Amino acid sequence: GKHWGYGKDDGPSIWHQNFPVAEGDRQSPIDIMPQQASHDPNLGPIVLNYDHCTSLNICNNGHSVVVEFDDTDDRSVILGGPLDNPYRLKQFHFHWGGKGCHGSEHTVEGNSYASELHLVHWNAVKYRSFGEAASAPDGLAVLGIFLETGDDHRWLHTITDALYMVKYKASVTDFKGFNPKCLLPSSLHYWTYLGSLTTPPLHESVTWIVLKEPIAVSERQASFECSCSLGRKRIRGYAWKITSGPPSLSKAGKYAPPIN
Ligand SMILES: CCN[C@H]1CN(CCOC)S(=O)(=O)c2sc(S(N)(=O)=O)cc21
Ligand SMILES: [Zn+2]
Repeated sequence: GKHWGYGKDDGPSIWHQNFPVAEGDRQSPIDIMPQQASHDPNLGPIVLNYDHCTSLNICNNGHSVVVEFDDTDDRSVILGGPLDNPYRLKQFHFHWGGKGCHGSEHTVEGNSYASELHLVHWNAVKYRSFGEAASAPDGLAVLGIFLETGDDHRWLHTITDALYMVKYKASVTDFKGFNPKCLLPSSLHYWTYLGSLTTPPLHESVTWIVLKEPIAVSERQASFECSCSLGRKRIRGYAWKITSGPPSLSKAGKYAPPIN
């Protein structure tokens, strides 16, 4: 595909030249304003069935480090919340910052986090392939989890260790038996909105589900990841420009507890 990056000459401010959808009306990331999110009582909890998930490998596509999963059946899916059917886990990846290490893409009231983890799922009920789903308006569901610096994250080490193997572009290495459930915070309260991929091709195909509670990683883990971070975040002028108000988020932070 067409070249793009995060530099002065190939960064987010010129992506629209090769990817005109960058000027679309459901572009991500956005600045999340919790007070402006409306609670939607019809939104139930999200459910993550990752118990029989099958991670395959970890690879570095020159923009981020990606852990890929076997998505040939419904072994690992996300369902519930705003989703009409289960979506299959395809890959997860991180967005680390540069030196400043504030690399999250979404922000909350203008504040960014050290990093942001994206678990990418696709609608295999409606679409025959991931590629087809990736450009359909209800094709993808991405679960976003903020990372903040704090205690050492015991499971992140396994990713950090594997990262050594794929530090340079276009390298892939086996990465089996990793269950991303170990990367989840204790609460699954979330915000959700209809948005896009945050990197080219910027398809407006993502139902975003962003968890309110961040997970903690140590300074050392964050600095290691930042030192070999491959991509910086997409700062979009209009993510901040409040025209007709930011895309409405229907916060489901307080969905009704199950009736027992
Ligand atoms: C570096 C390229 N990143 C993208 C590659 N893919 C897009 C199209 O592929 C057929 S993708 O669907 O795997 C995703 S999800 C995603 S984000 N940051 O919004 O979660 C970016 C991309
Ligand atoms: Zn991402």
